[in-house]
Amino acid sequence: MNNDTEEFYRRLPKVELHAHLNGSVSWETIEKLIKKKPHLNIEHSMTAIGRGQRRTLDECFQVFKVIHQLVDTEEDILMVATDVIKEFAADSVKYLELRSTPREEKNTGLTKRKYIETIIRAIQMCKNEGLDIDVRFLVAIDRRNGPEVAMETVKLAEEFLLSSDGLVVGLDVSGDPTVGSVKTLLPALERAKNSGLKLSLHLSEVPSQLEESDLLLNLPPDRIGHGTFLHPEVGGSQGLVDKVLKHNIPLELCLTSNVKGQTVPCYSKHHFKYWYQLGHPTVICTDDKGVFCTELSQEYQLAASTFGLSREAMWKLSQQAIDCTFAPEVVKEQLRQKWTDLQPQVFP
Ligand SMILES: CNc1ncnc2c1ncn2[C@@H]1O[C@H](COP(=O)(O)O)[C@@H](O)[C@H]1O
Ligand SMILES: [Zn+2]
Repeated sequence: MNNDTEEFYRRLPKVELHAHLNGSVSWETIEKLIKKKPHLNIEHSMTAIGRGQRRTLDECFQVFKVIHQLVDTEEDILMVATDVIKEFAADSVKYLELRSTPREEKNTGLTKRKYIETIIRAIQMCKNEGLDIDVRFLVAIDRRNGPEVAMETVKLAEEFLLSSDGLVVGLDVSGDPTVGSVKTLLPALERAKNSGLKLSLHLSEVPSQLEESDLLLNLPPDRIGHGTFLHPEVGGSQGLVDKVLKHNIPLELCLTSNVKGQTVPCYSKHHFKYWYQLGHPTVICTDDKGVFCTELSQEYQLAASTFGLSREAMWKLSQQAIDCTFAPEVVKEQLRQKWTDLQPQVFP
C-alpha cells in the first residue's frame, strides 16, 4: 500500500457504528494502564492480536478479560473513553457510536449507572474540547449474564435515553456467542424496542445459530452486528436473508475482526461481498480496533483492495453509513452537509 492510498482513507470522512469500548483501547493507552498496575504482570502480547496473528473467538474473549483487569476504576474508564474518542477523531471519524457493557460493581467499584455516567462524561469532555466528532452511546448487554441483568440494563438505558441529552441512543447485545440463550433475553429486548431504544444485535457471528437468528430477526433489530453466517452459502438460509432484506436492516461488517477471530477464512471470503453485491446497506466498522490492531481507515482500505472498489465507491459507502446511524434526522442532515463540504478536500 502506498502512502497516497493510506492518506486518502485517513482523510475520508467516516462513520463508525460498531466499536466496543474496551476492545478499542490503543497500544498507547494500554501502556499507560500497564505502568499504573505493574502488580498485575500483564504484558502487551496479552491484550492485542498483531499483524498476521489469529486467535479462536474463544481466545479473543480471554483477551477482553485481561483488558477488563486493567480497566477497573472510574479514572481508567474515563481515560480509556476519552483516548478512544480522540483516536477515532484523528482517523477522520466524524460520527461514532461507542458501545460498552456496564460491569458488576464488585469488579469496578462503580454501579452500572455510574459506569454509564462516566462514559457520558468522557463524551461531553471531548465535545467541550471542540473535537470534530459526534459521539453517541449504546449500552451493551452481555448475553452471558442472563435475562435479569438484561432487563436491569434495559431499564437503565431507558432512563438515560430520556436524560442524557440524546447521547444514549440504544442497546447492543454482544458477548461470547456460544454462551447463553438469547431466547430468554427476548422480553427485555422487546421492552427496549417499545421504549424507543434502537437495537444493534450481534447475530449469526458463529455457525449453526439459525433458530436464534430467526427469533432475533423477528423483533426486528435496527442493525445487525456481523451476520457472518446468515446467507445460504455458509450454512445460513434464504429465509434469514429474506428477513434482513424485507426489513432493510443494515449490517455492521468488521473484516479484520472476523479474519483474526477465525470466523471468516480470509479477507476475500468475507461476507461483505455477498451483501454489497445485493446492494444491501453495509457499514464497515472496526469492532475492537485495539485488540485487532486496526483502524477504521485501514478497514476501508482493506475492503477497497480486497474487492477492487474505487475511491468513489468507498466514498459512497462512507456517505451511506450516515443513513444507518441511530442519530436523529437533524444530525444526519448535518453529517450529509459535512460530507458535501469535505468532498473537495478528499478529491482535490
Ligand atoms: C470479536 N467479536 C465479538 N463478539 C461478541 N462480543 C464482543 C466481540 N468483541 C467485543 N465484544 C464484547 O465487548 C466486550 C468488551 O468491551 P466492553 O467491556 O463492553 O467495553 C467483550 O467483553 C464482549 O462482551
Ligand atoms: Zn462486536
